[in-house]
Order: sequence, then structure tokens, then C-alpha cells
Amino acid sequence: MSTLLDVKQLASQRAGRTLFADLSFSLQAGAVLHIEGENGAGKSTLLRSLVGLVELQAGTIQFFPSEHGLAQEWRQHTLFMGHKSAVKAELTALENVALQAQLSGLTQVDAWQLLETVGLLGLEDLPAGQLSAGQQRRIALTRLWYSQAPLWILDEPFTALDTRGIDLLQQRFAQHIEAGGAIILTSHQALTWQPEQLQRLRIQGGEL
Ligand SMILES: Nc1ncnc2c1ncn2[C@@H]1O[C@H](COP(=O)(O)OP(=O)(O)OP(=O)(O)O)[C@@H](O)[C@H]1O
Repeated sequence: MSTLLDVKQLASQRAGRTLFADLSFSLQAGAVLHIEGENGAGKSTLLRSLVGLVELQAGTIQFFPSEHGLAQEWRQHTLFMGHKSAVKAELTALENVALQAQLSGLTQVDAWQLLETVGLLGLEDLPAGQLSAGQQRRIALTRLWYSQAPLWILDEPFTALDTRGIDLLQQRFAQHIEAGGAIILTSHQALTWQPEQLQRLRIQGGEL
């Protein structure tokens, strides 16, 4: 089974406080890593550190260590989504979906189909700024339905989603790992779906 991510002895400090230290883990194809911890524990910092958005005090991160081709272009093969939905308030739902796809390098995406998939048909012409938080989240999440990246790193993907939205997202996660992908996610809520390879990591006041 191939390893998609291998991290060793990561350490991070913010404002003089150690968030985590000596943190090591690896992620195999088909695995889900659920990162837990209280508000301010350092979950987002860890995810942002993995993709190079926050500087670490120590440690090494190897993407796709057993696949040289993927490793060299790991950014192309890794999907990172931050905890904000990042939709453009003045663009319609449909325009947002199309724009996101374009920014991902896709020109031939069926934005209508994607809106239907995430349950937003009928709202396509409304400016995204007029949609609810959960509806905006659904727009942002359409990326997961065409992403070819094997590794997904998702900060609070369930935020603002209702029960059906959470179920829909977990179904998509299950497809992704069945296809040999892997997922790292943060969430304050327990998963209602139990993947076979579920790893849990709690960041707790600087201790693991
Ligand atoms: N840019 C920054 N500069 C200084 N400190 C920061 C910065 N961003 C975050 N922090 C601090 O780092 C700590 C960890 O923040 P982080 O956002 O990683 O927590 P979290 O576990 O994701 O929390 P939550 O569950 O509330 O989203 C917090 O104490 C926060 O105040």
C-alpha cells in the first residue's frame, strides 16, 4: 500500500506557546486522519503547516515518498481547503462553481451538474452573498467532485452543513478513499461514517 504523506517530528509555536511538538504520522492510501482538539489547539495551524502556509519550528514533511513523480509536483496532487468557504459574494452560485473549476485548471466542467449534486439547483442565479452559510459551503465543496488529487487536506469541511449535507460529503469521502485517495480533516464532530482505516489525532494543549 502506498504512503501519501510522511511527517516526522513536527513542532509549531505561536505567540511563544507550543501548539505541538515531536509530532509524527504517516498516511496510507485509503486512510482518513481525523484531527481533533479544542478551539485554539492548533488544528488549522497543523494543516496550514503541512501545505507550507505556516512556518514550522522543526520537522520534515514528505509528500508521496514512494512516488517520485508525484512527490516532485506534490502541490498539483494535493487539494487543500481552508475553513472559510471562499466564495465570491457578488458572483452567482453558478458563476462561483465555474470560476472555482477554472482556477483548478478545468475548462470543461458541468457547473449545472455540480450544483445539482450538492443540492443547489434552483439557486444558481442568486449572488452567493445572499445564500446561507451552508449553501455557500456546498458551493465551495463542489471542488471535491472533480478533484483528481489523491490527497485531500480539509479544514472543518462539515462546518455549516446540515445532516444531509454531512451525509453527502461523507459519501464523497468514501468514494475518494475507495479509489485509493487519502484524507486529512479537522472536525469538532465525530464522523458518522466509519472508514476502515480511520486514524485519530488529538492536539491537546501542546501535547498529543
Ligand atoms: N497568524 C497568527 N499569529 C499568531 N497566532 C496565531 C495566528 N493564527 C493562529 N494563531 C494562534 O495559534 C493557536 C492555534 O490556532 P488554530 O487556528 O490553529 O487553532 P484550531 O485548533 O484550528 O482552533 P479552532 O477549533 O478554533 O478552529 C491559537 O491560539 C491562535 O490564537
